[in-house]
Amino acid sequence: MADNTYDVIVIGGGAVGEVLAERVVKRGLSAVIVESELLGGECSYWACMPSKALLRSGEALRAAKNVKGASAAVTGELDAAAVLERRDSFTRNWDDSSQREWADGAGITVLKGRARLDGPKRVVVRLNDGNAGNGGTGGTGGTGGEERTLEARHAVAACVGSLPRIPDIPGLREVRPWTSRDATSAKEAPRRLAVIGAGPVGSELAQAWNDLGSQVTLLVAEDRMLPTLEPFAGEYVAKAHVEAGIDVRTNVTVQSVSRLAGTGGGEGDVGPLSVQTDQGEIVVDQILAATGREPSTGELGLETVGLEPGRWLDVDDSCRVNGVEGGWLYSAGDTNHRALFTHQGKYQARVCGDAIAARARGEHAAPVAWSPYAATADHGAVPAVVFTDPEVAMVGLTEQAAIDQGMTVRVAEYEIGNVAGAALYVDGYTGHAKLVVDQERLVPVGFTAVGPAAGELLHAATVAIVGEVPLDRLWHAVPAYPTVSEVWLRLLETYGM
Ligand SMILES: Cc1cc2nc3c(=O)[nH]c(=O)nc-3n(C[C@H](O)[C@H](O)[C@H](O)COP(=O)(O)OP(=O)(O)OC[C@H]3O[C@@H](n4cnc5c(N)ncnc54)[C@H](O)[C@@H]3O)c2cc1C
Ligand SMILES: NC(=O)c1ccc[n+]([C@@H]2O[C@H](COP(=O)([O-])OP(=O)(O)OC[C@H]3O[C@@H](n4cnc5c(N)ncnc54)[C@H](O)[C@@H]3O)[C@@H](O)[C@H]2O)c1
Repeated sequence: MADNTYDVIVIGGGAVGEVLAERVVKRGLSAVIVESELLGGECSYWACMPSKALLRSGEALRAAKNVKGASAAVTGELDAAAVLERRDSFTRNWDDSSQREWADGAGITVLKGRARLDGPKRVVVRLNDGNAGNGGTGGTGGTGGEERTLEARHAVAACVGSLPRIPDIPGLREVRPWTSRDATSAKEAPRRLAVIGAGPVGSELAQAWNDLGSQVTLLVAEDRMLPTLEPFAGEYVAKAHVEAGIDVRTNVTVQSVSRLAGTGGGEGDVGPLSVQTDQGEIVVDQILAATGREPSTGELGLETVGLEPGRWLDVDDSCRVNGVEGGWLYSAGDTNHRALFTHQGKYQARVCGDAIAARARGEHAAPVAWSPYAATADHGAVPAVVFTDPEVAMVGLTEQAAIDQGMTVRVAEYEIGNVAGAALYVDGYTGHAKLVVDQERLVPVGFTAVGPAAGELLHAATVAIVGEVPLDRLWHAVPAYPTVSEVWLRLLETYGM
């Protein structure tokens, strides 16, 4: 008879749930992860990893073509089949056995099944068919359809991620559009692809499938791509997308989607899709809804602990869910809607795991800003890279967001191509950087760069913003010559130093 009591029950074994479980086990607690699909979650199998694998080969090809001396050696085209094969190797063909081995080694029990809360500190799991748990420390075997009730001594952490949101456009659901899951796992390129939405998902995947041979139309509701970032970021990416052959349409409303008749070629003959917009009709073979995320808490049993199902979970800075008596429910990662990025969710998981372990020892572990028990960086120092070509890297606040928060700001902007390191890196480097400075404290609060490999400029900016490094000290952080990072010096000079 298995022991069904654990110190910590983690619901959802995505990247975030894994880190949380690992953290509490390292602090001496026992932990079980309940995962209904693949251990490793969205990032490993349908998001970060496959999307970046799809993008990387095209980027490498263009990089070589843009350096005189190397370009002459590049005579072929992108090998789409090899790119897809490489993508499959990163997802291990959607097999999570290595992750389960990792969990075993880390002393984490894994149960494969669907979990729901059933009152305080209690979780009911409907085991998957042929439950492929790791049988770890708690002894987990079990057969499909069977229900098992788990009890937590200290905490339950809901790390159930988020789901793709499909908007209420007439006909869209009926034609079963691609979501990010399909667009990261597809085995061949549709001839014509419409992408709705130009956030990170739409911007990256439009590029990936254009590289792989699809004729892509990107439908942007706003006046620019990447509308929540500094305006120049979306403008640079849109220009590159258009030059690469993508039809980027802005200020467009998608009115309806319907399937046209096939050619009468028998079973399996599906006709193309007609996408009606206020700028005319587009006929495509596939449509991707890259239209944001929604909570995946609808069937989590939140009503049994006094919370409303189907909502993002509201947490304090230690990722403890607000409004739950006894304070035993936590949530890290997409589910708390603080910052929907793998790295930031894993940061929350480290903070949350430490807070749970400290409280299990009887400590108060108050989420005081910048303490080990507070995910303070979520509030104004979240780094992110959009892996388009050119890349967009940003951390902290945009100029507008800083103004909206009541700050008095001054900005400095610089063309990255003017620094020697950038000119050497690629012929005709095109890129732009912007620093946002809080004039009261004279510290940087935001940084955005767009350009080839701009993502590698980001961590310096993150350190400066998290460290609230005053500009007169930042002045002494000398970038090595000739690196692209010299843009830092130029930004400070442009600012007036
Ligand atoms: C196309 C795409 C590209 C992205 N690229 C990047 C990127 O480059 N960098 C980056 O930082 N972020 C990226 N993101 C965002 C990133 O994927 C998410 O922020 C991250 O996956 C969130 O991790 P998580 O563990 O919170 O959730 P998930 O990875 O979604 O994990 C949640 C897990 O919970 C399981 N689950 C749900 N409900 C239950 C239940 N009731 N019982 C048992 N198990 C359950 C699910 O099966 C899932 O495995 C991308 C997102 C998309 C869509
Ligand atoms: N490189 C990365 O770090 C990376 C990559 C991909 C995704 N992500 C994360 O995944 C999450 C989801 O990304 P996303 O791009 O799907 O979401 P998003 O919310 O950033 O962008 C969705 C876009 O779809 C548009 N949209 C929504 N409904 C629409 C409609 N009916 N018609 C036309 N347009 C519509 C919105 O206006 C918005 O611009 C984000 O939070 C992001 O942080 C990160």
